[in-house]
Amino acid sequence: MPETTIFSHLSDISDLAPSLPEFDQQFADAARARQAQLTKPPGSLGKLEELAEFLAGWRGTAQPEIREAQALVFAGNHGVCDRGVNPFPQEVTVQMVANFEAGGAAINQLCQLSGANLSVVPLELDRPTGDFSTGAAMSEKECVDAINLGAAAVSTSADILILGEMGIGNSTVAAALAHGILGGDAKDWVGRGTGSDSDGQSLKARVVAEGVKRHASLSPMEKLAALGGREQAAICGAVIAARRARIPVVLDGYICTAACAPLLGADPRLLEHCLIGHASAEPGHKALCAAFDKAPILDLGMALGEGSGAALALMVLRGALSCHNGMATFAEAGVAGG
Ligand SMILES: O=C(O)c1ccc[n+]([C@@H]2O[C@H](COP(=O)([O-])O)[C@@H](O)[C@H]2O)c1
Ligand SMILES: Cc1cc2nc[nH]c2cc1C
Repeated sequence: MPETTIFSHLSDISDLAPSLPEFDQQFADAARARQAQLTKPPGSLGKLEELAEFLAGWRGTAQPEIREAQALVFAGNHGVCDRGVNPFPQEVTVQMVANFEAGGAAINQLCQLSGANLSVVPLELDRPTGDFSTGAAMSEKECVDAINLGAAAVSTSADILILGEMGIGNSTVAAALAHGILGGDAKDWVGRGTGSDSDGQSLKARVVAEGVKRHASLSPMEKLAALGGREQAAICGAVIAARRARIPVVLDGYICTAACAPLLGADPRLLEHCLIGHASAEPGHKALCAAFDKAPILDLGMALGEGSGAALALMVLRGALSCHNGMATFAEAGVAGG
């Protein structure tokens, strides 16, 4: 078995949660106790305090640091583009990968600013998945191969993992995964993507409804193969590999969160180490975040993908830890009232 092969079957993942590292409440409590001693009114750093405690519990230390931040952007192409669901042509995926590699995309600027090491992982862009509305997007083997590639891309020495994606047509794939796992109406999970008008969105909703109906009897991980794409599968693999190394994950927007819906459906414990970087302008993201029981860190009206909102959220995490580790306590600073 090659070293990078971690999973052989989709069912390997559904059964994984009990064997994975868990949040260590002892270190989170120690971080909370430190927060209470820092020179500020109790709770005045709001969510920054919660984030410091979250990172402490997952990293297994009362004073976690982000020395190495890894950003992974997975790119894939989708057979469902044959249905005309995407305003931009499919070749934009490979062209944007070239742009990432040349440093010209938004994610390059935001990773540079936030101090993340960016790697772009194109996944067989010249061989799109099948059209999920007429058959399975991927076989189990194709899906497991992409999961394993995603897992192998994670640097186990990282302190935090930023995840993003690029794939023309994948807002339709995201809607299909969300609808397929969480139910509701197809149209509630469909949005503009890269700029679909109302007719385009109606078409997307019809295509999503057809696909979800076709694959309705499958398990959540089987739905990842049937409705998803390679970048969605790779995101799932990276999430699991990060968990094994106790690395907290920052998911990006709608597409990236929806990619993890099969993990949620399989076992919500698989996502306990994940944060959601920002609230996407895609309308379905709100319900998705509610189903994940996670509040996005930022809400800036963005809908770009690429990991851009997650890279921005990294700066908030850095802010949380700068205060947590660098501030003086009341006793150290001789400030009264602590
Ligand atoms: O993640 C999001 O919140 C998001 C929302 C809308 C669009 N996108 C990006 O736009 C592309 C998918 O849009 P579309 O219209 O081609 O399905 C894909 O490359 C995503 O990275 C991403
Ligand atoms: C130009 C462009 C850049 C993107 N980045 C992520 N998705 C994208 C889609 C398009 C069309």
